[in-house]
Amino acid sequence: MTKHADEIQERNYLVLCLQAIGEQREEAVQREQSLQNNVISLKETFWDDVRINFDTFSDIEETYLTMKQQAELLSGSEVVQQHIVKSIQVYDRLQQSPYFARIDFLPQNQQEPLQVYIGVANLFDEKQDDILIYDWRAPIASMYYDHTPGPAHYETPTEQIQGDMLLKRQFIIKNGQLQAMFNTGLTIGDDLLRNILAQNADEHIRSIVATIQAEQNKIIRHVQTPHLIVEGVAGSGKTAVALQRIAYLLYHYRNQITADQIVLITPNQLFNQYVNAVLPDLGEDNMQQLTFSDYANQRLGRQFQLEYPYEQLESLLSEKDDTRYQTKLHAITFKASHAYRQLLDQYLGYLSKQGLLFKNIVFRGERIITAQEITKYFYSLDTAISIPNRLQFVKEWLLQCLTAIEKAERHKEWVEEESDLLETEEYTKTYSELLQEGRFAEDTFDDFEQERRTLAKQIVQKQFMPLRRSVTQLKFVHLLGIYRQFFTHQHAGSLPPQWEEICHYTQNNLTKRLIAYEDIAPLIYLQDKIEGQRTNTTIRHVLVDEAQDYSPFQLYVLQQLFPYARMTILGDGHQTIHPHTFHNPSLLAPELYGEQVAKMVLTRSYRSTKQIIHFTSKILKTEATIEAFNRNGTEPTITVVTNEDDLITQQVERVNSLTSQFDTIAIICKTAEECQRAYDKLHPYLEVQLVTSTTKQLKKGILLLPVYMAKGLEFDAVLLFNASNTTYSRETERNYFYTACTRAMHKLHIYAIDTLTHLIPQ
Ligand SMILES: Nc1ncnc2c1ncn2[C@@H]1O[C@H](COP(=O)(O)OP(=O)(O)OP(=O)(O)O)[C@@H](O)[C@H]1O
Repeated sequence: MTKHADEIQERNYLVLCLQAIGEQREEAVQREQSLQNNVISLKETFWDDVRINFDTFSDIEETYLTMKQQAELLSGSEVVQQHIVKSIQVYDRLQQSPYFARIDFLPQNQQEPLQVYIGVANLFDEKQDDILIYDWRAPIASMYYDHTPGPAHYETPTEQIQGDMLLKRQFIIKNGQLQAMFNTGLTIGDDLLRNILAQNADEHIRSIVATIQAEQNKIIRHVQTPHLIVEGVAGSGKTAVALQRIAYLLYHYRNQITADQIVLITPNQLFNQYVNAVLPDLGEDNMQQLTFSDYANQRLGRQFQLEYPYEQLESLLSEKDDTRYQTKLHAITFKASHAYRQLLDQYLGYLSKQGLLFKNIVFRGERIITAQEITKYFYSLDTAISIPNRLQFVKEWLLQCLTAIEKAERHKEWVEEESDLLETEEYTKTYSELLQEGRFAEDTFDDFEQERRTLAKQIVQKQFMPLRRSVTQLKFVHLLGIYRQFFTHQHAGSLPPQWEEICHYTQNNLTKRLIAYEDIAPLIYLQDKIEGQRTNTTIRHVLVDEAQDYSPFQLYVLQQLFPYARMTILGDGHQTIHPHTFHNPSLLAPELYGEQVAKMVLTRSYRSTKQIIHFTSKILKTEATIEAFNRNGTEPTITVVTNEDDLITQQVERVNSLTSQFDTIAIICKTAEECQRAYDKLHPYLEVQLVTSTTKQLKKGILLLPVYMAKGLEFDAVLLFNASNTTYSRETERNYFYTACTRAMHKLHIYAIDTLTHLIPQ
């Protein structure tokens, strides 16, 4: 067929699809309208069809049943209606761009090739009994990503289908118009990908559905093992792939899981906003997003002041004193280790027999049950029973004690005083309650006494309520005291040489009720072991992005929290910026997941130009296989100046020259402190947005941010504010520096005062 005839045929097919989409959309709109009317009328007539009769038991039963039927009818209609609304949104999306690719596939032993058009959703033509468009997640569509024309195959749930791919074609369709089409011999046409990657950065990461690469497709569709580790170099598409994978899982397990059963663990709120557009764009509901700090806050935030990861980083990165730096670093790394968890386990063994600390139970300033009494009761229980189970017995016992104390309390003077202070409203309420209970008979003579007793009971009950609630929530366990005691406890076995300093430093924090970031996971662990494991059993999949920045201890806490979840762990060992990962096994180590894990590696980087990738690869000391996608740009520049004024002048000039071409320019500093200083100097000349740890949304324009806030994100152009040898001097800062430089997509400009950091090889 000639090129022209081909194009005519494709235009006709597009018309056919658009027509079908239009018709099906119209039908859906009609159905939605009629359902909406139905729901409105059901709401209006809800009570008409319910016979309310409470005379006899069977009347009550019938009343309940008719109400239940009506409610079910109503909620059933609402569910269907929501479903149709979603399908209309899908049709809207398809009308814009129904498909992006076509493959012609001739299955073995068949005469006629199948024409498979691939888009973001399935489109079935009922009249022709034909599939007009295949969802990109359908098994057959996989060949588009995996094969070049020639022998090809795909997997169905039951078998492998072999055959020949006769054609592979890509389309650019915008607003329902065919703008370009080209046949491709490569896996996915490099030109198309190059064009996409050359575009300017967005506030959100985009869907990569039309250009998923074969190695990425394997990750997206991997369901063979419960757990999957993805180790990928900077810019290799880990985040993009994670989001496509979620969309795939929702399709593959569509009758088993919903979006709210999938959790993406992210580094911060800014990142949450960066990734939350892809799923809705693909017509799916968004997954849940959680940062480790969010979870820590839910668990411990009400009782303690928790350090945020960026606060820990700030304090370490700005530490000039080397001894203090080393102590902090040792404390952080040791507390993230397996050895530390073992030490806590030993301590828990000790606590099982002695040493558990409780709080006094105080009522109106008086100790009504002392900590010693609770301790005595706890250790009177059989030590064969686990600590959490024994605490349940203690809880029951305490509630009984409270009931007895509460009864005795009713006769105390304060109760009478309180009852004198009661408003008339309260009296009336009590009176009517007594009337309802039938306790005021006309011939009784102790009405006043009855009322007094009832009031006293109510007053005391109300005051005891918070106590009871606290006991039920096991607040009588002195968690902080128990953890603090750990640092004075005589531990058997080997301890790190710096243990004494670590104890001193930690106790200092704990006395101020400050839980350092490195203590959060251990404290949650300890709480679970003492009070009982808290779990979320509804979650089926957990994806951890930027996984290199979590400690094995944090992973353990997450695994315990989501016991029924399969895990996808995505990270890059060269971008570890959080100190608790130094000298600890990385989350990318398969040993942490038992035998049910697969590991895949991504070595090709798509974010940056070839020149930027070559430059940044040299920052890494170890030999890393980083393949650059073939996209050309200019060489990164290095500018060394003699003072800060020059630094500012040069950067203002540079930014001004970049703004005409690019949407997002990031000036990256080492710390928030440096950012603030830079902001003070720059903002008279540039309209710059200072991004801090509380920033929730990224705007286009000129941004000023510390490295740890930039992680996971990307910008058209990056300026390294001050890469001098005094700023980035420590070997432990190499990955941090590398992470900053790899945020650049098209341009990278590095500045330094006096001497350039030795982390850039000369
Ligand atoms: N197959 C693809 N098609 C189009 N764009 C892609 C593809 N793979 C990756 N990209 C783009 O490359 C850029 C980097 O992707 P992403 O942020 O997911 O990488 P990453 O591995 O998570 O990076 P980092 O670890 O450095 O944060 C993004 O703009 C993404 O859209």
